[in-house]
Amino acid sequence: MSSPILSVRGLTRTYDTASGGLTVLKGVDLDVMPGEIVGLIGPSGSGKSSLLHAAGLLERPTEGTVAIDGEMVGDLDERARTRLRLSRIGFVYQFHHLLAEFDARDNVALPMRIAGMGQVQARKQAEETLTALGLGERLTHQPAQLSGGEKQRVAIARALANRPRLLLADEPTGNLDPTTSQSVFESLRDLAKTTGVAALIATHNMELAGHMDRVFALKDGHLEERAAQSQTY
Ligand SMILES: Nc1ncnc2c1ncn2[C@@H]1O[C@H](COP(=O)(O)OP(=O)(O)OP(=O)(O)O)[C@@H](O)[C@H]1O
Repeated sequence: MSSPILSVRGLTRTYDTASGGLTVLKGVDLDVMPGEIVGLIGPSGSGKSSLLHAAGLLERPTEGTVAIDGEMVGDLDERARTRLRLSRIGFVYQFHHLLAEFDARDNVALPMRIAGMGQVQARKQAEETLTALGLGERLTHQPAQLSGGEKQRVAIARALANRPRLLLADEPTGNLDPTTSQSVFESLRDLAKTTGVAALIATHNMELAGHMDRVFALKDGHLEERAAQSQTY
């Protein structure tokens, strides 16, 4: 029996606002296993991004614990959290945020270069991941020379090329048409299954959620598991 890559316990997040404390997560528990794709659904403002930010070590929870690959992160200082984030977690957002002047391969290689990897190795891993995502013929295209779906595949390759253990995605196909969205998701799912990365994906796309291994809805600050084919929050 393998251990969870992401393990969240009793996670609470309260924001200070002008009108007082706003608690959006109220004791959330969640495990995501290697190779598993877990969907996170819920209406706008229900706290999906807040959960992803805490799981991705971008923000500290108000209460509760987060463990990445068995390592409890609560007591780590910022440097150690950054190191852990760079080496074990990949992020994909709704908008690709690719650098316009770099080609696909160098956009993917850049974070690995920043993390200290040599150029030859970084480009090699970038090429492998882009090829696995069906972009072997687009390595030297700049973002303006790629379609919307291709750009989002490059963003996914950038998140995965460093071989993280956990992929966190916030509406990764949110600005794509349904057919492109489905094919980008399938590429992501295939790569997750072959690499064993664990993925937590926030989405408003119920059709897509239906293709994930498990789906949770955020409701009033709590997670409720949904049947994967459920079409509602
Ligand atoms: N820094 C902050 N300060 C105060 N309130 C915040 C802050 N960040 C988020 N919130 C509030 O917390 C709630 C949850 O926000 P969050 O972005 O996590 O929701 P979401 O489910 O991801 O929404 P969406 O689907 O629209 O992206 C919202 O009501 C939001 O206004």
